[in-house]
Amino acid sequence: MIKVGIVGGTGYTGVELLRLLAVHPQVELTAITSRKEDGLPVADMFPSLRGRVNLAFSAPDKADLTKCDVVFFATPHGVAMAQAPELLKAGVKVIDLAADFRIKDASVFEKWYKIPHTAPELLEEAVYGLVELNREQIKGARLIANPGCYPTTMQLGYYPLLKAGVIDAGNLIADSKSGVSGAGRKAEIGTLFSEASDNFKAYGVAGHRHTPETSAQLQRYTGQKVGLIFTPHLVPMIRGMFSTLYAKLTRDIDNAALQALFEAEYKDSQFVDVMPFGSLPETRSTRGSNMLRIALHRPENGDTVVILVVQDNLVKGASGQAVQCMNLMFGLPEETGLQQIALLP
Ligand SMILES: NC(=O)C1=CN([C@@H]2O[C@H](COP(=O)(O)OP(=O)(O)OC[C@H]3O[C@@H](n4cnc5c(N)ncnc54)[C@H](OP(=O)(O)O)[C@@H]3O)[C@@H](O)[C@H]2O)C=CC1
Ligand SMILES: CC(=O)N[C@@H](CCC(=O)OP(=O)(O)O)C(=O)O
Repeated sequence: MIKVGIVGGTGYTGVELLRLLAVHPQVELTAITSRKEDGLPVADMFPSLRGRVNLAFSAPDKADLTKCDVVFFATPHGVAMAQAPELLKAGVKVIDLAADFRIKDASVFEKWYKIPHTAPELLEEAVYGLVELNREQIKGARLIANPGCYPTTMQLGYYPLLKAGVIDAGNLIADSKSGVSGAGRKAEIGTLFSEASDNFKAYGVAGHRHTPETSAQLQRYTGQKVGLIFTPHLVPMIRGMFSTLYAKLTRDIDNAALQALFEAEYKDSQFVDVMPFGSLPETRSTRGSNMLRIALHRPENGDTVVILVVQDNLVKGASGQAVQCMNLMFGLPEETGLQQIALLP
């Protein structure tokens, strides 16, 4: 059994990890931290876990995380970088759901996240945890930088077209929407019911930190200089993410050939569903599941391709993706514990 620790067990990605790992056949939950809820049984805070998780939260300084085989950090940016060096030294693998190790250049990280990077020596070793594009490296990793939720949709949506060299890499436009759980469980005015419900707004239009993460990764995989305009929106639902991606075709290619690029790329990736050309995916077809669905469109058969991508931000966009990485790091089938079908209605 893999002994698992979770730092940040009271947040949305933390409780999502608990939901997935409580029924994972190869996992023994060993430590779950909270600064505020030290000693509180986990199931008292989350009754959905009654009878499944018998641990209590412990304060981060009291939890002996070195007895774990792997520790997930479901914490704000900056927490994992402070603790990862010691854990790695003790032989514990680390999966960070925040952005501490996603951007290879510490100065770029510091510019966007506005905190100093305290473990830049680990940036080169850290493996970006987007399984579908990085599977082999993840298998041998000690330290995983789990991708951001929006970047997961943008990278998986654009990659097959960039790899084939059929779109203008310098002019990508991504119009994305996230459910409110994407902002986390902490109290903030913008996510109050009376602010976020019956309302719809863009944010981060002048620049969002997921733009450099996405561009850098796509450049890394394809060697092409990527120019990306990304506009996120907050949509009044709890879970779910919808990215509408636009790209200009630079070659004469028919729709069947476009579709074939995606089908070939993801044929061995069971958590990416390439829907029939022209399909209209809905976020609820992924709710609670680790599935990401993609559908291609070509308005009036012109030179613009539109890629629709949906996922659950808390599952494939965060905790499910992290468990997918853990499975590979411990030699398990990628899908172990991740077979949930989306909840309808
Ligand atoms: N929500 C989403 O859809 C996604 C989130 N992410 C990333 O995952 C991470 C977690 O997000 P989310 O679960 O939404 O966040 P939440 O705000 O819901 O939870 C944060 C958790 O971290 C704990 N925490 C906060 N500060 C510290 C600290 N200094 N030391 C130790 N623990 C701390 C909190 O618990 P306590 O205060 O009790 O200690 C809480 O359990 C973030 O980095 C986020 O960017 C990535 C992709 C998608
Ligand atoms: C709706 C909402 O607010 N979403 C968050 C992104 C989600 C996320 O957690 O991404 P990181 O791990 O990179 O922080 C935001 O735009 O800041």
